[in-house]
Amino acid sequence: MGDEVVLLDFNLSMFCVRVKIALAEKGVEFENKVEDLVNTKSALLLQMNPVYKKVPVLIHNGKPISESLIIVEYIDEIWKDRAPLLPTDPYQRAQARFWADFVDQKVHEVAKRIWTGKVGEHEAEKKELVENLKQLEEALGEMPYFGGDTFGFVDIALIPFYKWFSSYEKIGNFKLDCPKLTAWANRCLVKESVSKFVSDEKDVHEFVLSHRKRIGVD
Ligand SMILES: N[C@@H](CCC(=O)N[C@@H](CS)C(=O)NCC(=O)O)C(=O)O
Repeated sequence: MGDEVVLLDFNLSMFCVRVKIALAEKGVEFENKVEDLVNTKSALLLQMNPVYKKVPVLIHNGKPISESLIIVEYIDEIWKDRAPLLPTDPYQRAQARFWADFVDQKVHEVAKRIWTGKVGEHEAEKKELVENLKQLEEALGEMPYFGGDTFGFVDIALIPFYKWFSSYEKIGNFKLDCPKLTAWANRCLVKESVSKFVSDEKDVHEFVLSHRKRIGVD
């Protein structure tokens, strides 16, 4: 019997995009159930992720897995015969997990304070975000991908956020000057698994503006 793979999804969620890219890299077909996060969460989401009540949730043969990076690791372990995402060497694996966590703590968390914050505030966060992207450029070094010669775990963790960079710039009224990351992103975007699922910058910005109205900062 084949695997039953269901994704509780929200199109503009960078965390959901990670999971879709990982599944595409592995060539795994899945059923997409799109959640209406703005209005009401489905009973299925509340049942499958009762702790955080967030997407993405991967439901594999009826069993739920939550948290995007944990899901991507799970996908890598289950479909381990193709397109490896994490390195096999324990030290390299630890490094990959370190940088993926850095993306969550030091890119997502810092950027979110900017794009959900009042215009003109968060000067410290803007400086920090620029610094943090520089750190990522240093980690990338001269490699084509964070995974080295092949696209992997850290690439999957970061690439969905790239499509949000221009919104961070517009809301924060500052510039993210990161030529190495731009070149890296362009390499990633050539891949069908990536281009098929990353969000459109215009849609992201529309969402950002409507979210800001909803939470009352604009
Ligand atoms: N750390 C989580 C973050 C997931 C997350 O924040 N999901 C958002 C969509 S981008 C969500 O479901 N939000 C609904 C809510 O917060 O109630 C992951 O990596 O999966």
